[in-house]
Amino acid sequence: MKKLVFASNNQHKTEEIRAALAGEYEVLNLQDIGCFADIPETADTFEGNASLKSSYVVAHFNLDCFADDSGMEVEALNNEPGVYSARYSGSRDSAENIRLVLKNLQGNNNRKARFKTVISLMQDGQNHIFEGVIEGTIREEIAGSKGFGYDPIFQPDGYDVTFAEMDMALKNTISHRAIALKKMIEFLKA
Ligand SMILES: O=c1nc[nH]c2c1ncn2[C@H]1C[C@H](O)[C@@H](COP(=O)(O)OP(=O)(O)OP(=O)(O)O)O1
Ligand SMILES: [Mg+2]
Repeated sequence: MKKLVFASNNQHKTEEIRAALAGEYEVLNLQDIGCFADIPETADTFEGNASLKSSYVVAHFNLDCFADDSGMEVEALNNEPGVYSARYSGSRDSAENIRLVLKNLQGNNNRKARFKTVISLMQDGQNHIFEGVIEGTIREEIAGSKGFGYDPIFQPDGYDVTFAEMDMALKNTISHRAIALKKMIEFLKA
C-alpha cells in the first residue's frame, strides 16, 4: 500500500484520515517519522499554517507530505476562533475553548458557524492546496462525546445532531476535513 506522510501531531485528525483512507493509503503522522516538534503556526490563514507544517517536514525530513490546518469560524464572533481555534481560551483545553465560544455567543440569535480545513500537499517541491468547508450552527449547550475539539457544540446544516453525537463514519462523509481530503485523493489519483 502507498504511504502518505501527514504532518500532524493531532491523533484525532490522524484517526479520521486513517479511517477515510483505509485500504488505499498507509498514513504516517509526525511521530511515525520521528518528528516530535510542535511546528510553529505563525501564519494568519489556514492555508499559511498548513503550508508551514508541510514545508517543515520537507525541509527537515526531505519527505513529500500533506498537512491540515483547520478551525471553526463563528459569524457573530467576527469569524473567531478561526486560525486560533486550537488555543482560543489561551490553552489547548477543548472544554475551555468551548466554554469561551458559548460565553461569547451567549444571548446571540446568530448561531451560524462553519468548520474549515485547508490541506497543503507538498509533492516534488510543489505546494497543492485543497479546501473543505461545512456550514452549521453552534448549539446552546454541548451534546455528544464522540469526535474532538469543538464537535460537541457544532451542528452541521441538514442534521439535528452535533458532530460529537454522530459516528466518525458519518462525519467522515460530510466534514470539512473529508471534503478537503477527497479533493487531495482525486488529485493524487489523476
Ligand atoms: O473536526 C474538527 N472537529 C472539532 N474541532 C476541530 C476540528 N478540526 C479542527 N478543530 C479544532 C480543534 C483544534 O483545536 C483546532 C485545529 O487546530 P490545528 O492547528 O489545525 O490542529 P492541531 O494543532 O490540533 O494539530 P496539527 O496542527 O498538528 O495538525 O481546530
Ligand atoms: Mg496546530
